[in-house]
Amino acid sequence: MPQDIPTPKPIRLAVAGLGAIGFGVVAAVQSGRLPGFEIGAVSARDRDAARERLAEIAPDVPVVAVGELEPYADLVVECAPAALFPEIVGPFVRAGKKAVVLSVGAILSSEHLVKLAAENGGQIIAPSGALLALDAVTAAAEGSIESVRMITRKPVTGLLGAPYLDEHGIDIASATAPIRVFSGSAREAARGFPANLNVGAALALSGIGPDRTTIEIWADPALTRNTHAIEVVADSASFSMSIENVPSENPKTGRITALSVIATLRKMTAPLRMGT
Ligand SMILES: NC(=O)C1=CN([C@@H]2O[C@H](COP(=O)(O)OP(=O)(O)OC[C@H]3O[C@@H](n4cnc5c(N)ncnc54)[C@H](OP(=O)(O)O)[C@@H]3O)[C@@H](O)[C@H]2O)C=CC1
Ligand SMILES: O=C([O-])CC(=O)C(=O)O
Repeated sequence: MPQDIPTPKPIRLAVAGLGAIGFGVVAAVQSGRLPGFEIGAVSARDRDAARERLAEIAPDVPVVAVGELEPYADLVVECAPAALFPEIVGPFVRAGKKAVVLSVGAILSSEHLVKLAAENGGQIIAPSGALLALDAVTAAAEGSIESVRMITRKPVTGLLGAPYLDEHGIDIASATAPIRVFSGSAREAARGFPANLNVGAALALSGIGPDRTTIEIWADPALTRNTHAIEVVADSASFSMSIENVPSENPKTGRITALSVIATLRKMTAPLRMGT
C-alpha cells in the first residue's frame, strides 16, 4: 500500500510590479494554472489602481510597498522598473529566499546582491524572459566560448525613451528607414537601454560576461515585433538563433516574457524538468 504523501504547503509569491509581466503571473496563479503557488502580496506604483485591477481576480491579496513584500512571501518575482531592483531583491536574498528577476540589466550594477545571496543561502534566478538559447549558452560556457553577438531590431515604440538616445541626440520618432542606434558591449547597452535590453544582459551573464558580449540595436519603423538574433561560437558548438517577439500591452516587452516566468515557476516544483 503506498503511504499517503502529505501535500506540500504552497509556495507564497510576492509580485513586485503589476504590469505586462506581473499581472500575467498573478492571473496565472489565481486561475489555478500554477498549482503549488499562491500570491502572498503584490506591489505597484499606484496601489489604488492596482487594487481595482485585482478586484475580480485577487480581491484579498495585500497591495504593499516594494520594501514591505518580504514577510509575505517565500519568493519574489521582480518585474518593476530596474531602478527598484535592489529595494525589491535585497530583503529576499538577505532572508535566504529566492528572487526571480526580469530587470536583468540591473544585476550588472547590483553585484553586491549576488554576494548577499551567496552569504545567506538566497538565490537570484533570471528566466530566459524574452530571449532564447540561454540553455545552450550556459552549457557552452562550461567549455570555452570564443564570441557571443546579438543583433536586436525593435519597432520605434520599443525603444522610445531610452536614456542612450537622449544622451546621443538620436531621433528615432521620425525615422522612415532602419537606424542603427547602438553598437557596443552588453554592459554599455544595459546602461543606455535599462528598460529595453534586459535580454542583452541575460545573454552576457549566461555566457562570456557583459564586456565581451557585443550588441547592436536597430530601430526599424517597418517592424511590429521585437526581434533578437544571437550568434555564438564555442569549442563545443556554433549556433545562431533568432526570436520575433509579439509585443505585450507594454510595447517594450514581448508577450513571451510573462510565460517564461510562469514556466520557470512551474519547473521549481515539477517532477520532470526539461532544459539545462
Ligand atoms: N528579462 C527580460 O527578458 C525582460 C525584462 N523586462 C523587464 O521587466 C520589468 C517589468 O516589465 P513590464 O512588466 O513590461 O513593465 P510594465 O511597465 O508593464 O510594469 C511595471 C510595473 O512596475 C510598477 N511600478 C513602477 N514603479 C513602482 C514602484 N515605485 N513601486 C512598485 N511598483 C512600481 C508599475 O506600477 P503601476 O501599474 O502602478 O504603474 C507597473 O505595475 C522591466 O524592468 C522590464 O525592462 C521586460 C521584458 C523582457
Ligand atoms: O529585453 C527586454 O527588456 C525586452 C525585449 O527586448 C523584448 O521583450 O523583446
